[in-house]
Amino acid sequence: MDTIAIPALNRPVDATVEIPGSKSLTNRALLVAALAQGDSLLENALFSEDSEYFAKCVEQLGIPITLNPDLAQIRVAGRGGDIPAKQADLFVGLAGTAARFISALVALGNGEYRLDGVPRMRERPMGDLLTVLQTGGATVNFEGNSGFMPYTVYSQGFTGGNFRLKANQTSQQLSALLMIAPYAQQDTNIEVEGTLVSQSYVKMTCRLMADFGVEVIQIGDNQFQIKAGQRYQARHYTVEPDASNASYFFAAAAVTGGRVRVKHLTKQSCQGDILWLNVLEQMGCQIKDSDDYTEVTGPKQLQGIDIDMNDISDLVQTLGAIAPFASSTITIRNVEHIRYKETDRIKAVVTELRRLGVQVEEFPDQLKIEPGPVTPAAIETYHDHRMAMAFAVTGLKVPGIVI
Ligand SMILES: O=C(O)C1=C[C@@H](OP(=O)(O)O)[C@@H](O)[C@H](O)C1
Ligand SMILES: C=C(OP(=O)(O)O)C(=O)O
Repeated sequence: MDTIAIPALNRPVDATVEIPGSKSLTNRALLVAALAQGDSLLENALFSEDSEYFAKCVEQLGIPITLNPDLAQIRVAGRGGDIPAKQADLFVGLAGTAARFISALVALGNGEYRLDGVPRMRERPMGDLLTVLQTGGATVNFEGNSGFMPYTVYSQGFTGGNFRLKANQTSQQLSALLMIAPYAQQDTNIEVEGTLVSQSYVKMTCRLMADFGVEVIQIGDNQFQIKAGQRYQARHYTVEPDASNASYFFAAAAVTGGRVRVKHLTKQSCQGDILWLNVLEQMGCQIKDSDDYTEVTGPKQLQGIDIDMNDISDLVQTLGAIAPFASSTITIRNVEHIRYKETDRIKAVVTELRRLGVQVEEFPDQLKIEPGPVTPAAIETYHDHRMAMAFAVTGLKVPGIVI
């Protein structure tokens, strides 16, 4: 097993950093650029496992992609809605967005497409999306449990029409459907049944679709209409720095009473996770922003907070990792859906904080963390990048933490 010992900082952090592009925007832009007619250039694109699997899948579907990691650029030669490959065996690793978005993309094709991921991906929910795709003309053959990877999608175009979709475990299935809907044979109307989690990501989807020339009509919180026949326009698109990734750097300023400036990320970001700045402000940090950077300065003493993180749930681990240093209880509410991500993130945060000697209470959809002394330990990541990044911040404050 690889381990990384985190060197504690014995002084406040003082740094200006540049953060790679947003994963969520990179993968959305890859999908819509693949459907546009002609060449798109994505700048400040993210190069990571999730986006590389995504790009590889798109390429296997017959849509040429040129990766230039040195310049953080991806060129996509979109095929105007055509999926040239009639057969493909696609692997998405543990990338939820790739799993959901590529499953929807192949429904526009004409052929048979097998999709699979790592063992944990085989446990993550896919069924509600596949039910809609089946109603819209696809046949899906599950190799194991119904509603889970691996499966083969036999498609002959997507009919569009009226659908109901559950989105209480993930919003990504809704985002996936929204993005393919303009290429359906008829108009699409999607009604979300019950709760819609991670709403900020659906807003991001609609915003990115608009940036590429397609309109989504939203009625209330839960109904979405997309007219058939709209077409994405190929373009140059600059991906914003990843706000979720920036959270670790801002958290470093918060816990060490230091200062971190993130270049090119502003409060105007279309990423919901930019609201991390509000969380830190409520905990006593000072925020300075301009039209080209955001800067966080940590206080002498962080304060506790009671917060609903449904919409910004990728930040639960960041908040969990700095919670022991607050002056009073940290309560994180309404995040049952993080049990379906790279790992069960409620359980993982609770287990690792307890390993550090921190008192935590676990509930089905929330956690309550009591600040107190931290005993160094080796942190288990459960193959979840956010466990590693978040607890590395704890390690800046407490000598002896190993990831
Ligand atoms: O659409 C997206 O890009 C994402 C949506 C969220 O997932 P859920 O909708 O599953 O909560 C988020 O956690 C994930 O990192 C990225
Ligand atoms: C949940 C995440 O990713 P995904 O769902 O795309 O695997 C994440 O990056 O925190």
